[in-house]
Amino acid sequence: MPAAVVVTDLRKQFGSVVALDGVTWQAEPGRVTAVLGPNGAGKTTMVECCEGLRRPDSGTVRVLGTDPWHAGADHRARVGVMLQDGGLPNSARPLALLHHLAQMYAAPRDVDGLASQLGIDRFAGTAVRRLSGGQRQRVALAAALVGSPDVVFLDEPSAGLDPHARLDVWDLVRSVADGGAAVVLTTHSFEEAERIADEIVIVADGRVVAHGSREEITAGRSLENVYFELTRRSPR
Ligand SMILES: Nc1ncnc2c1ncn2[C@@H]1O[C@H](COP(=O)(O)OP(=O)(O)OP(=O)(O)O)[C@@H](O)[C@H]1O
Repeated sequence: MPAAVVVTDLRKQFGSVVALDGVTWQAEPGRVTAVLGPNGAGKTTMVECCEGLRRPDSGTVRVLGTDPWHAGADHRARVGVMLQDGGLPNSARPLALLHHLAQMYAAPRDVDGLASQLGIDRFAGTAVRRLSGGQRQRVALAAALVGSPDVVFLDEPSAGLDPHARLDVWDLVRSVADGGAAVVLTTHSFEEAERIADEIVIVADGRVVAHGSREEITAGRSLENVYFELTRRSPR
């Protein structure tokens, strides 16, 4: 099966800061790919290039065979995106918002089922501006998934969630991948990566320092140990 996301020799500089220094990796359908790396490593920049939100200086990105920077509405409908700040309209009410979004897709998920799976039914009618951070995050995740996308990009989907909500999110993410979608998520949680990732990409200083299946990367060791070894900072 062809890769759903193919990133080849991607480079991006902000002034004198080299955010991406020749990054290459792929994500496959039916697999959860976790991208890990220290703050400032380039994860968000890399994923934003995949989402078509940022234009790389050089290199190529293909998502479902398309360059996301030039992609049209048909392509965007097949790609689910959950941003760190949520990007939700403040006055919207969660359940109505999800039903509204669902109407825009050819084959949306069952909105009520999705809402109940993420516990959104418990604050379905509360305006987004009054929701807690974790509640907003659940709505943002549901919004990314409601269109039954073929590729999903999730920026730290379970950060700041309570333990029950984290399990709900992990179950849902797993089921989305088991349904055939390629799921790419950024995370700082080794527990999250060890529980749900099939593939691991470790980024440090704008470069990929490890990429492979979880088993290949860890080879019987803990992901945490492998990560620290590969991303150890040089003494200042
Ligand atoms: N719009 C921007 N303008 C200038 N510099 C930027 C911009 N966006 C990112 N950078 C820089 O690029 C580098 C990579 O940032 P990026 O946000 O991709 O890292 P990250 O791995 O996602 O970090 P975190 O784990 O903190 O979210 C950092 O040095 C950051 O300061």
